[in-house]
Amino acid sequence: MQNKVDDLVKWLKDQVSEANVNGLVVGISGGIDSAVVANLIKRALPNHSIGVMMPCKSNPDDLKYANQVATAANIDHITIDLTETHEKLFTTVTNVLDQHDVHNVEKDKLADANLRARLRMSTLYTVATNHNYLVVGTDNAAEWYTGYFTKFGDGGIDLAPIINLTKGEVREMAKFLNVPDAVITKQPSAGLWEGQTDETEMGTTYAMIDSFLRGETIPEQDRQIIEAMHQRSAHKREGIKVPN
Ligand SMILES: Nc1ncnc2c1ncn2[C@@H]1O[C@H](COP(=O)(O)OP(=O)(O)OC[C@H]2O[C@@H]([n+]3cccc(C(=O)O)c3)[C@H](O)[C@@H]2O)[C@@H](O)[C@H]1O
Ligand SMILES: Nc1ncnc2c1ncn2[C@@H]1O[C@H](COP(=O)(O)OP(=O)(O)OP(=O)(O)O)[C@@H](O)[C@H]1O
Ligand SMILES: [Mg+2]
Repeated sequence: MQNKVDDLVKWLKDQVSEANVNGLVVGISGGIDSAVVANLIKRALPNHSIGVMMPCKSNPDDLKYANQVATAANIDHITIDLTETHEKLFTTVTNVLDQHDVHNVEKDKLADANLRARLRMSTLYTVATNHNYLVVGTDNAAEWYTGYFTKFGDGGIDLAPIINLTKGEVREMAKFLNVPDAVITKQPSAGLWEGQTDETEMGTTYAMIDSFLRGETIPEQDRQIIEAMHQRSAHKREGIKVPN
């Protein structure tokens, strides 16, 4: 594990040198993926790394866990509350859609959720521009394969250091990096609506996705869910489509 961590830390340092920037920024949610990335960027650039907590109508426990993560990693951190900004923008858009009688309320929950992720992305780039830093993402191999992220939201990043790690490998790395136990053991959640958990929304488990990614045989129903998510999200991995 020490070697894996050292390799990723070196990779991050190399990216900073090649891009000719001053440092790295990550959003710290209180979840395990961002906890690992916060530790990696702190090791790579001890004096030029920053974590940003961005509550947005979030469960207060998230911020509590995020602070535990930042303290354990000894990384500089700031909190920027996006609740009012989100409320203002979302109601402005939906009010105008209402006025034009083109508002599909069935899509509100997903649109509201994805706006939270995109406001976080905009916030991280505002900090990154201010410091001449790169924005570091937290997508792991399971999320990347299934497309379980918001396009240009948490998927809107410059570097993706843990993209080749399964969720199980992220958990092992978190233990090695002394991420607080409570963060390692709690249910993964995008925190985009009350009570959301990744596994309930996806209809399969990270253990299943990890197993599938290792080439193992998994139950047919899980395989179909994973393949369907992969196909539906191909556009997120391929980049912007352009004419020939
Ligand atoms: N074929 C195509 N070619 C090019 N673009 C295409 C497209 N199909 C849709 N699109 C575009 O993509 C959009 C849909 O993609 P997107 O906006 O990402 O939205 P979508 O994939 O529908 O939703 C994001 C999912 O990721 C989950 N999530 C989000 C953020 C964080 C986490 C987490 O684990 O923390 C999880 C969230 O709960 C939700 O299930 C469409 O609105 C459209 O603009
Ligand atoms: N409240 C938040 N404050 C700061 N960043 C956030 C917040 N919510 C989400 N993010 C950012 O979006 C990323 C994607 O969220 P995701 O839930 O996949 O990861 P996680 O919360 O770190 O881990 P877990 O899968 O255990 O929930 C986070 O890693 C983090 O960088
Ligand atoms: Mg989370």
